[in-house]
Amino acid sequence: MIEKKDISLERVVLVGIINKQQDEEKSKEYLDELEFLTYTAGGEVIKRFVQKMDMPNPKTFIGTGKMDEVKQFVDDNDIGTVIFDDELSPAQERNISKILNCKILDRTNLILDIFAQRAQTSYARTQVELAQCEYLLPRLKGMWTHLERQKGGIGMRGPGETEIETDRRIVRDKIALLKEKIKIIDKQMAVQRGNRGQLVRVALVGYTNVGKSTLMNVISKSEVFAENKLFATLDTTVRKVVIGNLPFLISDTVGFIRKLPTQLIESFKSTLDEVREADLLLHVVDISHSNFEEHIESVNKILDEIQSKDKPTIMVFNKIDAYKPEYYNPTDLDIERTTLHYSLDEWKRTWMSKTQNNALFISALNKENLDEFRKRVYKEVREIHVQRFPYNNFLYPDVEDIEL
Ligand SMILES: Nc1nc2c(ncn2[C@@H]2O[C@H](COP(=O)(O)OP(=O)(O)OP(=O)(O)O)[C@@H](O)[C@H]2O)c(=O)[nH]1
Ligand SMILES: [Mg+2]
Repeated sequence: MIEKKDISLERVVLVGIINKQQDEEKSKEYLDELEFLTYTAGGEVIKRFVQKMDMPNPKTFIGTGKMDEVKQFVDDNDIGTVIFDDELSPAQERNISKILNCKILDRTNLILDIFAQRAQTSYARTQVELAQCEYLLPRLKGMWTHLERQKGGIGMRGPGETEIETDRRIVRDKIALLKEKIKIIDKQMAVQRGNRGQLVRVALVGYTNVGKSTLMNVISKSEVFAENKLFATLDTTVRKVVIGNLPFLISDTVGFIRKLPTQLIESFKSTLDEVREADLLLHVVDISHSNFEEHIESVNKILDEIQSKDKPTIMVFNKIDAYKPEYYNPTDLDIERTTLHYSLDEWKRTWMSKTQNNALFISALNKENLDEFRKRVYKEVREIHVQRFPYNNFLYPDVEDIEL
């Protein structure tokens, strides 16, 4: 009999915690993001469970009572997958699987799965596979307990069942092989990058879904895939752009996220080389997202990890068309005015002073302020170019004199 594949959305429950580092508000925001990740992976969130606790339970992440509640809900509502908003230790994952008897995923696993679904080129696939193997290795024990459930769906695009069924040695060999493969591609990529000559290189970086590819498309007239899901882009696209006679290269690459699995940062090393070797970074931010300042911090942290924190950077605040401050009533004494109530102008002033005027405010979608954006990029690129080729600076006029 041919097994019929269920194509409807997988029914999912999310589990998160509230503690000193993440209050109720933060925890909600994190679970919103986890829900968006789940949706991107093809799941539908039926319910969220949250527990207040200072430290996650080392055995089961949440406490026993809460776990009973989750179990009851899972059994009563035909839930296929429970996703935890943090990385579970191998032991936690095993214990929880035993109790809940359904598929258990953590944030890392979910992100890896989305990457696996979305990897288009063999290069991206190889990198994702390496990250999956690294994640899998310490968790091989216990994989047997629910093998019969591993029939595809979220979190199951692993390196293949044959590998899961065999022992660690084979996974280790596979890791070595994938690393070898990546090394060969790395060399080819380095040669390619070398062939691009001395053109100034600009890289778009930023949190996932902020509009990097959309911006890339409007300024380079290319057609990079962009959509309202997370991690639409996994590979790097490089385009030559000319502003006022001055040619330079611009690259669009994978977006970042809070707690990006370290396995991914490591295995995406060569994709991220594009950022590492850039002369100028355009750090794109979605100003319409209530958590955008934390997104900036997450991105800066990853930039630091890939030794790119100190590069010349322009902050590009995108989606100004969608920015809406929360309503503030000055006569309501119970509500304190916070940054959530800031007008766009207040944000502009704040970030202009924070970055010594290294900030731009645009809408890539509505093409607002793009001339200002082009001029600003021209100016920065010209400066780098002139430093590199002092003898032909006369070729490129001052920004006031260029035609856009
Ligand atoms: N309202 C509004 N939406 C925008 C703007 N720019 C991009 N978007 C939307 O934001 C979503 C994400 O855009 P992408 O360009 O795919 O974002 P990205 O940063 O490349 O995302 P990843 O590749 O997934 O990391 C899409 O639905 C875009 O249409 C903007 O200026 N305003
Ligand atoms: Mg993109």
